[in-house]
Amino acid sequence: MSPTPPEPEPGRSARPARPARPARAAALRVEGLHVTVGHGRTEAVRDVSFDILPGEAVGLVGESGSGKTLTCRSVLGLPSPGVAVSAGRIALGGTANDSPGSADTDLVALTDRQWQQVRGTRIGAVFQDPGSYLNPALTVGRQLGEPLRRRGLTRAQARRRAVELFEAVGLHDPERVHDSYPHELSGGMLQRVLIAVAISGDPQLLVADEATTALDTVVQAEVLDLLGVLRDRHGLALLLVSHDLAVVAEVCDRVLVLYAGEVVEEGPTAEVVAAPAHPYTEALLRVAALGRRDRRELAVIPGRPPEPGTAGSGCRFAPRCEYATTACTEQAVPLTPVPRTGRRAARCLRSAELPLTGVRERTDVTQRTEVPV
Ligand SMILES: Nc1ncnc2c1ncn2[C@@H]1O[C@H](COP(=O)(O)OP(=O)(O)OP(=O)(O)O)[C@@H](O)[C@H]1O
Repeated sequence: MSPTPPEPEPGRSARPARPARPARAAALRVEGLHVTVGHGRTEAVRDVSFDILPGEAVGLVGESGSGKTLTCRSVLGLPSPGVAVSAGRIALGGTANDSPGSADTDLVALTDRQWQQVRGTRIGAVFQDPGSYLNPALTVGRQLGEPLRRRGLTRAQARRRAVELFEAVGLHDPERVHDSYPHELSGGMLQRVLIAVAISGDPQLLVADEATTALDTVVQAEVLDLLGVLRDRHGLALLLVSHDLAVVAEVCDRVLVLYAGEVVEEGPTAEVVAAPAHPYTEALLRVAALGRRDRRELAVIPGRPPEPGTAGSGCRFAPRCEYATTACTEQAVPLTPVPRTGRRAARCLRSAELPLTGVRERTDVTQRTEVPV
């Protein structure tokens, strides 16, 4: 976390008031990440920092275009053409050796070849639209078995391990699933297959980018439960990206709310959802499927976020903010600790005085069902 400390009072020391870093080694540490698009011409992600501890789930939430995918693809070393990390550091905790992705390695500096070693072993990933990541001409068991065989397992061992993994992600009749082609499985089953592939290298970090967005609400709830179970059972660190705060609230211990490429609020999810400190978070809560459906006031937040490079000098949300004053548009607003909270920060001049509304009840409109794992 990197909230900008407030100005010290006259006569007091300038000790930064940033929230303390957790004592345990982070599974992932992102520090001061800046990402440019258009071959370096435009900054689309600015100064994003966060840690994820082993066994912890952190959510990145924001509307389309807020910078979630640029951030998570940077963590995965998968930038699109013309996109680059222009500043910052990304490090994985855990192993203290000089292998790619060890605690001391800045992942930003890795070569493509080194990234290939890190992805699949240290970091697993699942995305939206699982069908497009699987070869329609091969059984899903073979597609999971091939990376296992590359790691030295015999054909029989790879089959046994694949069946175990399919069982671990809650697929019924895993032997039959093993011998099925992608078109023979439902969207939810395919997403479980991809989760099995993602965890097959025993990674410390699982990145899920809109992994449940294409699924119907019941299956979405089941897959979210599965991610939570994997985190709890295997101590996986989870980075969950979603446009829907309800999805993040289901699984994540902490949340970062992104707007126009900047973190505008961060903190423990339950606290942020119950009492948002930024008007954008409040607006996201109104459109999320959180709480009772009849409390949803808006289908979308009015207005549009600025395109990268077009925001004015003040708060980037000010043009859409019902609480904005002239002061909000005059100067950049730093991310500052939220008073009387432990690990929360917000980028709003007025957060201490605004009567922002949160969602206190955890009434779940996605009809959670137990996952058979
Ligand atoms: N390859 C690219 N070239 C130019 N601009 C890009 C590129 N990728 C992303 N952008 C711009 O950067 C901003 C952030 O994009 P990003 O994909 O990270 O948003 P997002 O929050 O993940 O949204 P979505 O949910 O729609 O994927 C957007 O304005 C987008 O148009």
